[in-house]
Amino acid sequence: MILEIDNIELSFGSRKVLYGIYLSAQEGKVTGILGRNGCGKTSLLKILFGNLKPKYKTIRVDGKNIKKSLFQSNSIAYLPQHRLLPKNLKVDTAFNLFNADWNRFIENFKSFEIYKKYRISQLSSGELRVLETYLIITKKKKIILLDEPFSFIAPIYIERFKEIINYEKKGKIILLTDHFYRDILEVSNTIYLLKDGYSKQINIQEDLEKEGYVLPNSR
Ligand SMILES: Nc1ncnc2c1ncn2[C@@H]1O[C@H](COP(=O)(O)OP(=O)(O)OP(=O)(O)O)[C@@H](O)[C@H]1O
Repeated sequence: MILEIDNIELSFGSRKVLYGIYLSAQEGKVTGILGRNGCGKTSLLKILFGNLKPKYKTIRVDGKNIKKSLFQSNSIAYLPQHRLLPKNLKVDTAFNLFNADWNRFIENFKSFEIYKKYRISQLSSGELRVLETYLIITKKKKIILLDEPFSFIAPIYIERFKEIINYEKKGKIILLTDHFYRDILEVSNTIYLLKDGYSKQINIQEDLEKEGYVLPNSR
């Protein structure tokens, strides 16, 4: 399965945010999206999911134009940049709702064992991010969108998530964005940089330096 998005025109008021976008994401692969603050990464993921309507867009799955929002097709899961789960929900109920395996989660995140009966509001922001990211990555959906999964979480958990992503990508299209660009470079098979409304495929870190996304010699 191949997911493609292009011909996007997204404006807020008189300001055009996205207009020269082409992105192709393949099943079994991880596609990373990088870019400075405000370049439109979250907007692009929302357009793909279907909860932000640009003036124009073309989304294709295996070359076929998709008219309905992808979320209506029930084949997509989306981790938003901000809170996903309601505050009053209990952690074990969240696992039931998402059909997620608590024991498998604990094998990866042992210290979370004590939180099974907690409410979402009782978790730290980083703990909540770990939980939400896990629930979305492991969903049995063809397309997984992750908006800043590594923000707020400890380096050891980022490493764990990179392993989980590598395992979960089989049979799935995973698209993710984050400012932890080294982690994105490491976990992604294909990288796009968003800049000035355009997307550009990046092959090596030097390209990020040429585009002014990172300083030279930041390796
Ligand atoms: N509802 C809105 N109304 C007006 N402007 C908006 C709205 N949503 C987003 N924008 C603007 O669109 C631009 C892109 O926003 P977006 O959230 O997609 O950026 P981003 O690349 O995800 O940024 P960050 O890395 O800081 O999260 C920003 O400049 C933002 O101010």
